[in-house]
Amino acid sequence: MAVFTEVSDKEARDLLRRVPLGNLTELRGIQGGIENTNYFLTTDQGEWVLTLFERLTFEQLPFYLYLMKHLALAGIPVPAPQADAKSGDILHKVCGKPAAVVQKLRGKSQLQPQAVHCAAVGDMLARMHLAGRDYAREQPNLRSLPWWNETVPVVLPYLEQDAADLLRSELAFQNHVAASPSHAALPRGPIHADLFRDNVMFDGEELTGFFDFYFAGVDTWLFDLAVCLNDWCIDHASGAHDAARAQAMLDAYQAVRPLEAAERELLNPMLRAGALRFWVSRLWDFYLPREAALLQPHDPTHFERVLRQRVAHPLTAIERPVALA
Ligand SMILES: Nc1ncnc2c1ncn2[C@@H]1O[C@H](COP(=O)(O)OP(=O)(O)O)[C@@H](O)[C@H]1O
Ligand SMILES: N[C@@H](CCOP(=O)(O)O)C(=O)O
Repeated sequence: MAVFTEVSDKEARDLLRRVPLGNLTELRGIQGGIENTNYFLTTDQGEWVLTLFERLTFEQLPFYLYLMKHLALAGIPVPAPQADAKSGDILHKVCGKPAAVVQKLRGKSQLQPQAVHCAAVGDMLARMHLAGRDYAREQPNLRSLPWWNETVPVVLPYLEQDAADLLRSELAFQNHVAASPSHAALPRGPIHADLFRDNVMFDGEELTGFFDFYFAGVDTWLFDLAVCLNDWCIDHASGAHDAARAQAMLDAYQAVRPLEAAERELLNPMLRAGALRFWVSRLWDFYLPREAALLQPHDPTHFERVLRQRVAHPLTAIERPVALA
């Protein structure tokens, strides 16, 4: 359970005086998640999620919270942040930390997705990308190439030789890709950047919401799609891609927004970039952990396996423009 900061009932009641969502009936720390402190906050009027941000600052947070509000207003199922009744602010302070209260989504995470779930994610991801086009705030993806370049040297000393070699060579490859004209041509906008199985809710086959936008940033849409393919459309034990699920996600995405030529060209390098990004962050969390009540760092070797699979088995069969085939 990732509760880095303990919130008392009194602190929750103080918050509910500013953000009037009813009288507190229960405050429960949430199991799962590794970045922030999360509580289910139940009142006599409904259920909410209270998040205290452990890494993100008061300056960075408006980008994420207003993006969620923007997407929710555009009809994308994203939990809307709730406002202070007096000031209208959606960014609050709890226990001295930046905090937000958002709607609790119905349903649960689909941890063993079938093609139908992957298609629903692909469809909604493309809609979300299009809905983000007129979002005015700017913030880069803080876990992109500059962060990999900074963090890889920090984690390299902990690795065995063959893993260290792979990490170094993949980083060099990604620097090369990022400098290419094709990369410069990729369409960009606000992306979720961490849309794993545990950050989407389903009620049966109905997608009820995307949440946990706190790695979002302006980056290439293709990177967002690659992150999803690497999590939703693989066999988790081996890291190998699952052709049927990948095709379902790509088809559904392209039915809303067909990939451009540069995106089809860079799909495989971007799948590798998506694997590298999470390998590096998991290594960082694993070897340089923060204090938490009961923190379970994710397994870094999973993304080492995914990366090896991506390097060895490019997705040539689904690089074609599926919607035009
Ligand atoms: N808006 C929400 N609606 C319902 N459940 C949520 C919501 N936000 C978070 N949760 C629950 O809290 C858990 C941890 O949240 P998450 O945002 O993934 O944490 P972290 O930011 O630490 O990774 C999720 O797996 C989910 O069960
Ligand atoms: N999804 C990332 C880590 C971020 O955790 P989340 O609970 O916010 O998704 C990973 O799997 O490494």
